Amino acid sequence: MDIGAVNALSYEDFVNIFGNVVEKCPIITAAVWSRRPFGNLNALETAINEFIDELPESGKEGILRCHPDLAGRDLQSGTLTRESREEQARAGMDALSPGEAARMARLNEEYKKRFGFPFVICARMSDKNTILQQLSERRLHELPVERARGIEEVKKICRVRLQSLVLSDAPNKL
Ligand SMILES: NC(=O)NC1=NC(=O)NC1=O
Repeated sequence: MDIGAVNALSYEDFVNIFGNVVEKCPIITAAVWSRRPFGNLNALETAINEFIDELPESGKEGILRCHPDLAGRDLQSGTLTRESREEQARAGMDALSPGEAARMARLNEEYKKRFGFPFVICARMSDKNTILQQLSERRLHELPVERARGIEEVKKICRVRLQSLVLSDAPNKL
């Protein structure tokens, strides 16, 4: 789909297609629809990032809380969204050794207990070892630093999801 087709979508189709570019936060997609037409993919991504940046800290923490744990309950029970399932599988989260899985679960719980939101990383730009190393390191950060870091990762996940939906090299036909 090129950016011209994106701009021509009805509100319903726009949210149906792009509603999960930020995990389980269709409100963001619903909000940025008003900013069409988008000159290119980057403009759509920028509109989403600006909406996120304008949120109060509580809103940013809410976005982080909408993310499933890596290798967590949702993965085990098969209740991940399609996007998360694919991302987590590609990062090897569904193929951890018992020891790795136990370490992941322990560190995820420790992280969530400290910050009140889950550890979020763009799995598509990472791998099993990096994820474990980042989780181990980032859990020691201060809250403001980690909240900002998590939102950076949310934006990366959004970019990857957008790129799989919109042809970024097709110029707008406006
Ligand atoms: N807690 C997470 O980081 N979750 C995820 N990162 C991804 O890239 N996909 C997810 O589901």
